[in-house]
Amino acid sequence: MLKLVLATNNKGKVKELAAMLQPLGFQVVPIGSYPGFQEVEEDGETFQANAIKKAVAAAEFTGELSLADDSGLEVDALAGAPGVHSARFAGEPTDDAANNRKLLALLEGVPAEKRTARFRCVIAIAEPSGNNQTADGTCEGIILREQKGEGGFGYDPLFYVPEYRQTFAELASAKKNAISHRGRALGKALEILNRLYANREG
Ligand SMILES: O=c1nc[nH]c2c1ncn2[C@H]1C[C@H](O)[C@@H](COP(=O)(O)OP(=O)(O)OP(=O)(O)O)O1
Ligand SMILES: [Mg+2]
Repeated sequence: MLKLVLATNNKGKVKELAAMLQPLGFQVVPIGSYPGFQEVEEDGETFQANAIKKAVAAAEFTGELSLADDSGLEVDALAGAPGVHSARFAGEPTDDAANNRKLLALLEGVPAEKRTARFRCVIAIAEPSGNNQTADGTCEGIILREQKGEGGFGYDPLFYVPEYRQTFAELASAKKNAISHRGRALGKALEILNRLYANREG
């Protein structure tokens, strides 16, 4: 079995990552099913630093190959904010509704053509030794003036993808996974995983 610990407490991420990894034969186990794991402080200045920190902590704790995702939204009119601070944009603990309200308030009066944004994701794969590798992905979109759609999580109801004329919260989850920052990062991460498992077996 290709066992892989998912070093995230975000249920939306677990759902998406599991939906992409399980059909490929991975047995994914969320870090939440390992009692006693202490959440790491996400104090890195980059998605990459935080992703590595989360993946290494999980791999060292569990003794299993672990995958972490650090991601967020970069809004051009806000000079790239909320960026690495996306989860706690409106304070702690994370509150998706409050984050979306804050984003809309900051963008009030900003015209459509200046509401460009992108989701960014860095996935880190760590071995119990601490060895780690990363892969990244982005997805471009526009921040709407009001929420649309019921699916997904986080900023999805405000993130509109012009090519599909839908927000991430309106897109079917398989479609979101096919074009999202996370789906793209995972595509590259699979190459890393394939090499790691090939080395183990060979
Ligand atoms: O596809 C997405 N659709 C909507 N929103 C998203 C997405 N991807 C990231 N986001 C937002 C959610 C959260 O506000 C932040 C991630 O923060 P981030 O620290 O990476 O995740 P988290 O704290 O929720 O869980 P964890 O660190 O345990 O993986 O960006
Ligand atoms: Mg986090």
